[in-house]
Amino acid sequence: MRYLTAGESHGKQLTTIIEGVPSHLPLVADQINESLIRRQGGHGRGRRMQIEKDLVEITSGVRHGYTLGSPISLVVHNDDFKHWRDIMGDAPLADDAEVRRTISRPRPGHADLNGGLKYGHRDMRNVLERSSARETAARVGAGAVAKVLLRELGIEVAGYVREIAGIVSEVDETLSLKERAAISEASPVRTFDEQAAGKMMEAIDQAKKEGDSIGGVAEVYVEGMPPGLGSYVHYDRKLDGRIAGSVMSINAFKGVEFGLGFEAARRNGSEVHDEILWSEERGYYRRTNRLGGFEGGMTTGMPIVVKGVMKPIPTLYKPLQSVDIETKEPFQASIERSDSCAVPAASVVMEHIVAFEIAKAITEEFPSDYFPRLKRAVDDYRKEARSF
Ligand SMILES: Cc1cc2nc3c(=O)[nH]c(=O)nc-3n(C[C@H](O)[C@H](O)[C@H](O)COP(=O)(O)O)c2cc1C
Ligand SMILES: C=C(O[C@@H]1CC(C(=O)O)=C[C@@H](OP(=O)(O)O)[C@H]1O)C(=O)O
Repeated sequence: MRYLTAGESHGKQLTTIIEGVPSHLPLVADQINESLIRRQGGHGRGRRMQIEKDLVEITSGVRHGYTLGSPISLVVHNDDFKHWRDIMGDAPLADDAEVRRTISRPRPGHADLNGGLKYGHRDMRNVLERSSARETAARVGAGAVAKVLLRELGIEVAGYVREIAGIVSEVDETLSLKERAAISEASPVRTFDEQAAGKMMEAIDQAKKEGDSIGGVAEVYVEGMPPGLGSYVHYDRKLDGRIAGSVMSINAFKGVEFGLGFEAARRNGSEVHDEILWSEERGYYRRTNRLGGFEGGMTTGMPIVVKGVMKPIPTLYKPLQSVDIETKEPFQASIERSDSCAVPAASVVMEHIVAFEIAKAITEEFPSDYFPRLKRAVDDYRKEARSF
């Protein structure tokens, strides 16, 4: 499976094309809409989210509620486009046109300056329109399709918030995925500990009041993984590596950890590795899951636990210094609207991005043209793994 997205933040629409989804997988737009709506929420989002109501149109690859095995294309319209029609239209402009307002002032922390230089865009709107995290709506669309496939195979994926601005929300490690998903879904900051959630919201409000922004840590938990997915034989087949790369590709993500992650550096081996047990009922399993479900680039069959670090939102009401590329004069970057914290939304994005990588690995490792055949192969393999 692979996918591409197209679309500018304030352009007409976002488009996603997904290739390699097996045929005969039941799929309806509402399953994707549920994910899109979840991505829009969370305390700390800016005014743009009040304008958009993300709903998908499936424009190919699905017929009568089932996938065809042909490319699936998804479209999400930008409701804000009606306010940007003149600025974002595709028709050539007259040299003296009113709307030829160019952006010559790069915002620190954004793609503006590097992207402008790279593509020769002296109007940096041509960069920011595509580098915007609006694109994550298109990626969540692809991940939502992956989640449908995984669910049919007994694999569930949940994303939630573990930390905002240094406030950590502890998670009871015995909670099942269903419990994690239900509790975080009910929280305005998508987390567990109500007390921590209250403090997180205060921190977000405070940052907003001060014209500042804050970041945090999202976690994704995957249950029902067959063991041995991924491979140790080549660097680019290690599934933890692939997941880490795709998490790092989310806008504003600056680090990834599996299980104990960086804490492993501070512990002895006996406090890091997960002892192997076997029972008739479970097959092989681990006493602990400190390595977050991976050994040798392959799944152990224990839940995957992966964290991603999101930096604070770069556009600030409090001005940051930058340089106008036309005059080379310094200026103080200021803005009209922005999110002050998007970690809750980003946890939903991360959930879908991890889901896509897992679905992709499964469709590479098992026959994947026809969904019932894929399911039979995965079920057989699970049986084999139990008694190996
Ligand atoms: C869900 C989500 C929402 C975001 N919202 C904003 C925003 O409102 N304002 C902003 O400046 N950056 C926002 N960002 C982050 C920027 O898109 C990102 O920092 C920028 O494109 C530069 O990329 P980099 O941080 O990965 O280097 C958001 C990111 C995500 C994942
Ligand atoms: C539109 C979304 O997020 C946007 C991501 C974003 C950025 O710079 O990344 C900037 C903001 O957009 P605008 O400049 O239009 O207010 C966010 O609202 C979205 O998540 O759907």
